[in-house]
Amino acid sequence: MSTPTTDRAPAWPAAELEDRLRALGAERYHHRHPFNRRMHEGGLTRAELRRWVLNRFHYQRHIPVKDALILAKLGDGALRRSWVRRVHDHDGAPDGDGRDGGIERWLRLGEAVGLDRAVLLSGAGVLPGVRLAVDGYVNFCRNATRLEAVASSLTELFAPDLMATRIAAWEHHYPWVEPEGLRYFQVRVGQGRRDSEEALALVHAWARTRDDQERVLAAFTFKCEVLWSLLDAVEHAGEAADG
Ligand SMILES: O=C(O)c1cc(C(=O)O)c2c(n1)C(=O)C(=O)c1cc(C(=O)O)[nH]c1-2
Repeated sequence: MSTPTTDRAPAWPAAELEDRLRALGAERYHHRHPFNRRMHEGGLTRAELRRWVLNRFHYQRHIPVKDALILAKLGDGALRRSWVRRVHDHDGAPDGDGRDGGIERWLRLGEAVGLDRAVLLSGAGVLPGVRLAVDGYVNFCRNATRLEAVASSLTELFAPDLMATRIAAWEHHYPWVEPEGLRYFQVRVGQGRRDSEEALALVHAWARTRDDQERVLAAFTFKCEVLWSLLDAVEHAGEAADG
């Protein structure tokens, strides 16, 4: 007796998977979170903006950690050579001292809003909900398949537009932030476009069945929830959290 195939839905065409990702993002990406909306409208206090920068640093410093975990899942030298670029983008070029990396630019963003880099580096003031959200993302990338781990980075399809909105909003509403602080976002717009295109091409190449494609959407949804939870924690912390 042959195995029935009719109970398995056929894979969507690549364009449909992409449409579904974009529809999910339009609904669930953190550009719609009330904290981000308030940020863009100019409604954040200085203390709230600082709280966001400090807590997002916890996310930033774990990005190269989760990318190293993904790297270990890639069985192919060419893929690893390409993916390792993400670690360097954040930690700096391997032959340098880190000053050209995104982590350093985020530390300068901290200084631009009045936060000492030693405070950011110490981890003091990171909210419990932010720790859990970031742990959730790192552990997801540790335990998931390479397809799911790479798919979870696809929120970056939406990050460049959000960062462009953020840059304009900060220049307009928060002129007290030293302009040098915006450098992280200015550099990241191009990196995010390149990284999300690369990840999308890998996802299309690896997601051959409908099951795979459903896992891609689930991984993407999970990552939207990580980003959403992080902002929930920042939004609801209250001024007592600001030290
Ligand atoms: O400021 C943002 O809204 C935002 C969002 C995201 C994202 O969508 O995951 C990332 C970043 N920034 C970012 O700076 C960054 O380096 C980054 C790496 C990744 C990832 O999942 O690999 N996402 C993001």
